[in-house]
Amino acid sequence: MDKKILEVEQKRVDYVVDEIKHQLTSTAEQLGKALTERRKVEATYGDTAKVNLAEVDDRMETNAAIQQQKQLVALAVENETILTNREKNLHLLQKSPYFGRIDIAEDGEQETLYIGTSSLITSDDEFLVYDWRAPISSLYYNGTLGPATYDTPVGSVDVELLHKRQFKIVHNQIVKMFDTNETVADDVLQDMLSEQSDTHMKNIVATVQQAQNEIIRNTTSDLLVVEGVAGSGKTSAILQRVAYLLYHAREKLDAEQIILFSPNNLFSNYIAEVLPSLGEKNMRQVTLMDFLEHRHRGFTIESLFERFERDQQNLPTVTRQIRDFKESSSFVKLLEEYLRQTPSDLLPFSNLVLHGEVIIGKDEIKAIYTSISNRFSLPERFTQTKNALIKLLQNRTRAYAKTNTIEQAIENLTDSEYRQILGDKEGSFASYDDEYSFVAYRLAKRHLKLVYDAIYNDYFVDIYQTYLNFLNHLEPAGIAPKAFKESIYQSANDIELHRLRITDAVAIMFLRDLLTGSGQNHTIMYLFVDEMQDYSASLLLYLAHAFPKAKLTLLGDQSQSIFTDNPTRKGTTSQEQTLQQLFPQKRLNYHELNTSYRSTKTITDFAKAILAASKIEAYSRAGTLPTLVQFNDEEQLNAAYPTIIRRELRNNKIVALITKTAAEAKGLASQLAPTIELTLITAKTRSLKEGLLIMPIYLAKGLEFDSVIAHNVSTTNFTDHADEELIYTIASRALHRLTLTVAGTLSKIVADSNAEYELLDNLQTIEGGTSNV
Ligand SMILES: Nc1ncnc2c1ncn2[C@@H]1O[C@H](COP(=O)(O)OP(=O)(O)OP(=O)(O)O)[C@@H](O)[C@H]1O
Repeated sequence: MDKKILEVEQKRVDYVVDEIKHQLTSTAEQLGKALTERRKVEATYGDTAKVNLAEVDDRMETNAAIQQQKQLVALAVENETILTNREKNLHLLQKSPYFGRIDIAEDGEQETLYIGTSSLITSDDEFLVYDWRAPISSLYYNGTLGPATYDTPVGSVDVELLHKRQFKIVHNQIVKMFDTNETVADDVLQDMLSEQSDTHMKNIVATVQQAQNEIIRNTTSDLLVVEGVAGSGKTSAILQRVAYLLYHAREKLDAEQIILFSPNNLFSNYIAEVLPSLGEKNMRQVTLMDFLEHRHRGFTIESLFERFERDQQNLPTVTRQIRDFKESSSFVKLLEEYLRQTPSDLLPFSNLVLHGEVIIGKDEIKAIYTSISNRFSLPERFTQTKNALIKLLQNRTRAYAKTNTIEQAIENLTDSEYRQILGDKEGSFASYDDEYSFVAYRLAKRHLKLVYDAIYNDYFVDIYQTYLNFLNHLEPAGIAPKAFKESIYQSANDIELHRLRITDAVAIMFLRDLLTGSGQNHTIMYLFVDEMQDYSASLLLYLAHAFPKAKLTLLGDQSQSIFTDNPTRKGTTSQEQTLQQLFPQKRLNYHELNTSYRSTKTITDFAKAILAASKIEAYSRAGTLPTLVQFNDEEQLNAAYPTIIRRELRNNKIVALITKTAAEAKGLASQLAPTIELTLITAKTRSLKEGLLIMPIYLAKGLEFDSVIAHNVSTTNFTDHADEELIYTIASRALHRLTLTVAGTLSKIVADSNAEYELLDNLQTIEGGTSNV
């Protein structure tokens, strides 16, 4: 690059940095003033509220004053929020004011624009930096030089893209600068990808690729599906997408209205800094387990990890068949049909009981339910029953208030307990009898509180028994009746012990919602599911039902389906067709991302050779060949681990030793702990650390490490077809280095593939070797 051009650009950086400093100082001053102002208003607000409230006139006047003060406080807070956000954005810009420049010609006029993480505007309305999400900034990501178009709220605009330049600015100095015709210059991307990994994910704002950009900027479809190979930037793209959506619907959309279903808490923590680094608040995040447990209070739900580990022990074909059936969309249809047609005598009503005494009997409840016309929908009938039950209980409460039990209870009250029940009603009764009746009713209600709660919580129908009744009435084709009956017995037993498998938990939630009309959240506007390959059809349908207003973004990689044989890849229909059939009402937009950016080319090529079916394509980043270290038995392998690990730790910040199961990880950790500092990652781990991490593969989902050591890729450990995906997933967690260890014979999955690797069969080679990242 011409030295002179570099000087000119550096001068501009200096100028922009000065402006940022200047704006930071004035924002800090304004913020200080705003804070003092708010405190003043709040102090007066407090004084106003203390005014004598006894007289009606005074009270009205005080109320008006309070309302006025409240508005003032709200205004002051709003002003402060705007200033705080501005300050936050200025701080972000201060680190690196921009990363791109485009020169365009529009209607014969030429303009130069600089693109950064947020806008910077001078007091004279000069745009020194454009936010990357501004409509015009899309030219930076999309257009190659020549005629180009960008969309604005009032239509598309045609321009001529004359020039595109990219910067890497660190501490206000341009360290790299490229002119390019490509979407994003190779050199900048290479540079980013060669960096060492971190305990937190970074944003990709400066180097978003065209295919990713389409996902980020899509605002029209209500079902956006991204099928992307390992490391193709799915997670990165959705986080950028959240930032984009928040920017474009600033007035209407809040981060609280966006929810992401993430694979585990470790992953939630790993991605937690991306949105703040883009100047945005984090969206809500929930793991599937937390969501299910929240909706089945008092039950333990078997996690996907536990299910995986159980399947490893034993998964008979018929068990898989039954699970597939119960997780299919046709199962959900059967459930809906059953509920629509079920006569009331098939609904298992429950007695409402208090300390062993039946307060409202199940026959009575059934009579109420039956008396309501079946022209009403199921939830309407249910709500009417509920209302009738509350009325009935109120009558019972009144009757109960007149019993000796309550009379006795009142006599036993201390003076202060009595007055506490009266509360602010004290002194307002016309007679003592009125006061007494009031206290008696309150006490009776308190005694019956558990029954009220039971009605509010819909416990008068046994949902779990309804589910078992439903299962019992089914005769699924192709499944041996005896095996199906046994599975029902298993579900009943689980329910008895207050534990549920995911399959049953999802079906029961559906059943409860359809019956009671509850369970829907209308505030969520966008729902993201990462690792959708682990979600069954019935679960996806349930999420769409539970968040009816939400637009869905589903991301996944069929090749990483560690837990399930996802229904979307069964049969001959494509995943796109299957999802459209699952959600016929939704406008689907389907994207494939096949370039993997995470790993070096040698590692990605290795992963591709292991899983021939994957469409993964390597991004051309150079690196060393994966290494295979083979030993006769586990004893030898374990003895060699400290040497193998130290070699990797020499040049890599984070080294992950990845096993197939949790038990293996735990065993290795306890064995290596005396010799090497390490962190064992379990389902409970919330954050990553640098150094050596040991974990089972299902906890490494979505994460990446500088160096990965795949533990014992032997014939006994990795045998069948599903294990190909495991090796693929383990390998694709590595950024720069991949080592495979083997005790005994190498798995056929690797041996019979044309994967390229370097074989090291003696420890001295390892000790002598250097890791050349
Ligand atoms: N456009 C890009 N510019 C820079 N880095 C990128 C880009 N796209 C992806 N990456 C990097 O590639 C790595 C993988 O990205 P990400 O984790 O988003 O992929 P993924 O598809 O979700 O992967 P997986 O399914 O394997 O978990 C990350 O380090 C990310 O920063």
